[in-house]
Amino acid sequence: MTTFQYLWRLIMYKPVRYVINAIAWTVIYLAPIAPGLVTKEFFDSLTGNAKLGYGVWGIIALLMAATLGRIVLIVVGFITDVHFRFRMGMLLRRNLLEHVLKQPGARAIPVSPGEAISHFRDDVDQSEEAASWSVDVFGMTCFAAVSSYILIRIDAQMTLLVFLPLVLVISAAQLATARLQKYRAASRESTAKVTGEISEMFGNVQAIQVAGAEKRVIERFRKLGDERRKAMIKDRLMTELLDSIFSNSVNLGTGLILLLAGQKMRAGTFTVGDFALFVYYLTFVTQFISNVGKFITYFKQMSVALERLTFLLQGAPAKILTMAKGLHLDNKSPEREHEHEQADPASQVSGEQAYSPLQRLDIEGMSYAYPDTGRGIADVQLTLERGSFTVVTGPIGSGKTTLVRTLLGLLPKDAGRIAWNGEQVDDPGTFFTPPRSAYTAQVPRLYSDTLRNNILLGQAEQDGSLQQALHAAVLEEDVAQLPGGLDTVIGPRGVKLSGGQAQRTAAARMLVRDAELYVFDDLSSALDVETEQKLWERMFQRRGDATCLVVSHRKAALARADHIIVMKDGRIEAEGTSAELLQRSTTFQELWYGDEVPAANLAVGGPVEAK
Ligand SMILES: Nc1ncnc2c1ncn2[C@@H]1O[C@H](COP(=O)(O)OP(=O)(O)OP(=O)(O)O)[C@@H](O)[C@H]1O
Repeated sequence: MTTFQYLWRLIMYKPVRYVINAIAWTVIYLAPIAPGLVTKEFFDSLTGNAKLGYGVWGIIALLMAATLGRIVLIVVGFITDVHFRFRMGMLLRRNLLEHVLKQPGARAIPVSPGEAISHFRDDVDQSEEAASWSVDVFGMTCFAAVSSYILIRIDAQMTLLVFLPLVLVISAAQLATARLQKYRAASRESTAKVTGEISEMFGNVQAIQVAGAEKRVIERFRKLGDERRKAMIKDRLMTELLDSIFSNSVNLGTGLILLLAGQKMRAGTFTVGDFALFVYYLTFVTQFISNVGKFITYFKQMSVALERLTFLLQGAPAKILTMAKGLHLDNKSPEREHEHEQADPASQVSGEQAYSPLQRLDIEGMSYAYPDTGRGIADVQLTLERGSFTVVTGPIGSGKTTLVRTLLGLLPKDAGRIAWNGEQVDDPGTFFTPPRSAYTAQVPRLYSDTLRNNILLGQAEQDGSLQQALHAAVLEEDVAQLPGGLDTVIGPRGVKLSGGQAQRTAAARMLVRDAELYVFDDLSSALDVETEQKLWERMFQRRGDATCLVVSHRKAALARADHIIVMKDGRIEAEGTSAELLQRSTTFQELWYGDEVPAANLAVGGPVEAK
């Protein structure tokens, strides 16, 4: 999409508002025509050249009326402009956010959250700016046309000298904008880096302190700040340079008019009123010239903004940004429209495919490679029967997390087929949600909010479901010890939870949602053996015939598994029960015996005898 198409599509989102805004601003820009003529009349009346006989007080009254009228028009103009701009910005942010939320969860944005925020804020503002200024250019061009007509009728030669600088300035600006665009891109890029760095620093305070890396981090931050300063200075300097070219060429024009007017007035072909009119209009012509230049600058900057916003779309067409969508600015929000659906769990299924209880889940030839490393998983075959407990294990980096994320649609599979009861799953990302499936990620994400809100995430609490989930996730004792119980605020702005507590909170979040398929990614990595034993025991008591897919290398989980998948280098290397794998898989043996948990702590039988 070209920048012009982008601008056009933004305008066409609310064409009526745009036209109203354009009319309002055209009238505002045309308004000085009248006081100009009145001023000319005033000075001509002083020298006895006046054609109309309003008298001085009549002329003063007209001037005041024109000024008041313009003030009212400007207020109206700002109201229409704000409404138009707001809707454009909202549409861009809305569409961008919708696209990001629809992306596979683990690859939603191609940059750090801080950088993404800078795209949402600055690039959208920049796009608004250019679209909004296009209205001014139209209004000012109308003023230029009408005023030139009036001035040419008075003196064509003088008029040419007023408008000549305009041509020069626009040509100069056109030549300089390529460079300006480059500087603008660099300054935006460096700002995004600084914002990204701030967000990463705030997110990793502990890691920085533990590594004693404060100085080095500050040094890096300073370096990024310096780079940003340099880029911003270049950008600013170029913008100001262009601005000064605009205004100085106009000053030159003013000087020429003064010289010429003096001669003509002596010759008697030019009245004092004509001179006043030329000087009066020149102020607005000055504005016109610099504003046209400004618009050209904004337009170029808009193309940088478009490029950066398109980058956030990760290959999706740029027209997604400007797709006409409702903004729900009235009181009836979409959530309220759907409120009544909350009662029926089947209607909460977000995937479009019909809901049917899981009997069998088949994964065939599933592959995914991370674009930047080329690593990931290849040709994974897996079947989960209803009520089964399957554990995916393997050395570090063997593809366990990638496997579950690709299955759940958090990463977009490159190849393969997923079938729920034999029926192909078209969009795993929307299909594998409660009540079909619930998931606990390896690194839990918690909000700065109460523990209760972190677990429920907006879901209504039903029939003690929260207490049951707390019990199953072995979290009830921790809750009792928190100062405000479930209403304790946790996260960066509240009580800091331990790694194990955070993991169990994430597990409770998953368990509070009834699901057919529970997926745990290395849930027990931060748990002590005793807590983990309890967790699996309770899980087994509670789950009924729910199906579990668990990533783990711990015996407590492996020993309970109906089926174990051993991953190595992104492929399934072996599979079977733990007893079978202990006989024939060296990778499994290494994992099993590498885990130095004393046998006494293992409450389950089975393959433990093999030790
Ligand atoms: N975001 C990413 N971008 C590029 N490569 C990645 C990314 N995440 C993982 N990888 C690579 O993909 C491979 C599989 O990683 P994955 O996280 O699935 O392994 P894992 O078995 O879950 O490891 P762990 O036991 O440490 O959790 C690894 O080689 C890893 O380096």
